Amino acid sequence: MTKPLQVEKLTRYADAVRKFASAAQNRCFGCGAANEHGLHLEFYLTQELHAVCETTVGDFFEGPKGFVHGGIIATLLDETMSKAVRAHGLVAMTRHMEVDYQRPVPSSEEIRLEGRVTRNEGRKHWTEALILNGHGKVLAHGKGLFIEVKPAPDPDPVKDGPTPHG
Ligand SMILES: CCCCCCCCCCCCCCCC(=O)SCCNC(=O)CCNC(=O)[C@H](O)C(C)(C)COP(=O)(O)OP(=O)(O)OC[C@H]1O[C@@H](n2cnc3c(N)ncnc32)[C@H](O)[C@@H]1OP(=O)(O)O
Repeated sequence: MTKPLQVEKLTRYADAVRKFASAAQNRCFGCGAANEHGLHLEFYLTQELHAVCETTVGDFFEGPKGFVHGGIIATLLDETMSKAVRAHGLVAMTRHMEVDYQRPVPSSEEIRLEGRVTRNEGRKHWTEALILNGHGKVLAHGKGLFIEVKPAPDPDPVKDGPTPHG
């Protein structure tokens, strides 16, 4: 996937996208509201079940001065691909992923994450994700293989949300 998804800025697409559900006690480093040290990514789903997030990563997560650390870039892509998988009602974990670091990702500037499932075969689900800057330029591209797993029984699925992860 080298071309960004054809979705306008979320603020102009309020009716076309819905927010991704997340349990209040979710401690995921990427998307958990209950993790004070996390990235607090908030995802939306398009009608095509693509995952989209607009966010700004603070300088706390820098590698090179002014730019996001490469490990955090991989985290952003992984999180985006996992949300695209979840959007299809699947509970799956990352088995394999690769990252193409095309341009440095600036910290303290708005970026956009986009992810989607590209192929399915039994328990295996292939995905890809992009990080784009405010001008729509692709900065990083990830590909992933997610494998469906059976999650631990949820003590209260209504109260605790869709999965232990969110
Ligand atoms: C039980 C645990 C409960 C956990 C309850 C948590 C639930 C809530 C989940 C929410 C998740 C959010 C996700 C965020 C994203 C992360 O950050 S997830 C964290 C990072 N990922 C991990 O820690 C995963 C660690 N890996 C594992 O636990 C195991 O490898 C997995 C993923 C469960 C898969 O294990 P497995 O079921 O033994 O799978 P395995 O049979 O080896 O492979 C399955 C198939 O894939 C193929 N395959 C494997 N590798 C490759 C490859 N590189 N290329 C092509 N094919 C491959 C195999 O050949 C096999 O094919 P088939 O023979 O079925 O045709």
